[in-house]
Amino acid sequence: MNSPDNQSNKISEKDNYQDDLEHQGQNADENGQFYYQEHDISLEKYSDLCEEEYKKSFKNNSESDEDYEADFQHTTVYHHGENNGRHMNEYEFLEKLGQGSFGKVKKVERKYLDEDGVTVLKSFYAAKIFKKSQLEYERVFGYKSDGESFMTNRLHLIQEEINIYKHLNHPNICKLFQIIDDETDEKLYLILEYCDMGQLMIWNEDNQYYDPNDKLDQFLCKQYGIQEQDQFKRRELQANVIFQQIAKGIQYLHKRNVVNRDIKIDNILSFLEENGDHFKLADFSTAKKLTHQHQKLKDCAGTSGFRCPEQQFNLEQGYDGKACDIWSLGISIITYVNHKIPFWSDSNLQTDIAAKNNPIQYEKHNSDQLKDLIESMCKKSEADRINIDQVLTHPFFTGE
Ligand SMILES: Nc1ncnc2c1ncn2[C@@H]1O[C@H](COP(=O)(O)OP(=O)(O)OP(=O)(O)O)[C@@H](O)[C@H]1O
Repeated sequence: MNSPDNQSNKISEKDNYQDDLEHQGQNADENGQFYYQEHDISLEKYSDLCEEEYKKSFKNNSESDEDYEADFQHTTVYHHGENNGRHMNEYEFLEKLGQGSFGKVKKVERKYLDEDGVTVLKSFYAAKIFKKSQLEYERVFGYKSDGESFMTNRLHLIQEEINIYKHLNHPNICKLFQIIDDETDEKLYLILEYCDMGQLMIWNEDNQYYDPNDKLDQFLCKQYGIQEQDQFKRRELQANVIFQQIAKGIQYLHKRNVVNRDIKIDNILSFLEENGDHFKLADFSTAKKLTHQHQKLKDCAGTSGFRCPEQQFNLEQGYDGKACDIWSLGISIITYVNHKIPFWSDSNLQTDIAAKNNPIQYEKHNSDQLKDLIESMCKKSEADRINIDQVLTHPFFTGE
């Protein structure tokens, strides 16, 4: 997401205008002139296309369910003109939520018919949209489980990501509900759980700090009864709530031998609802399913500032993906509390070198419990780091 070494997440008017054109079903003819491609299809028709399968995915929502699989639609994608033309099947495209390196994310409203066949129900989702031709064109290295590299294209890697992501089903993981891939449509759509409060904190390019998300912080204090007046202690109490939830999501992944490899502040999204959990890990573009418990990974992944030293400097021998998630979670926690990344330099390389060689600099207000947690998660040697179960039973979280 809009992390320090990723693209800016700012959305220009122009972007939104171009997005609108794209979603109005406009295509360019050989003279570069736009023409409309409208389809007169009723709401019933769209709902019928996937209602049954879609509902299955909603029912299949429990944490213990091992068999979850997001709905895969190969059916025809219909762009249609109703309401300014921003519809695709039963979805209406609303505002742009963000821009990733390979695709954009838009809020969508899904309208569908209830079981009575009359009542129209509505709900919001986030749609991640990829341009297939562009991704197919981009040549990249893929890595087999033994570390051997092979030439492939970006689309293939995204399909691998989807193969892992579509089975993940946990309250602290932003859920993938549906994949829409029509051979005749130039785009691939991932329909995700919509996290209405967005990112945990917002990266400030000017001062290179993270700005707090004030609305979220107020909600947190109210919802979890945090009344601490001292702002530094309050921040740690908030971190306790957020990262306990995120650690549970990671525990779920690690139990299934899935590693994320890009855990950072920007990839934690929030969800303001009265009941249930409020924090979710998003973005599985670098996730890997390990073939066995101790498999070593050999490709470079992650974001400078949050990634562990071996993810950058020990690729030949390979690294432990679970231990690298623990490091990045530790860095995310201390970054949340102090608003700044502990290892930070002018270039990605210098930042990675600092992570390898330097101790973490704490602020004087950081508690001993917090420092102890971070030190045990961010040991320079991966073998010395605590695992995710030990993170969750650390006194910082249990309060013992
Ligand atoms: N499910 C969601 N609900 C609400 N907002 C979202 C959701 N998913 C993504 N976003 C917003 O869209 C932005 C871009 O997300 P995306 O995952 O594409 O970016 P990214 O992490 O930079 O991708 P990549 O790492 O592949 O470049 C995020 O920063 C976030 O603000």
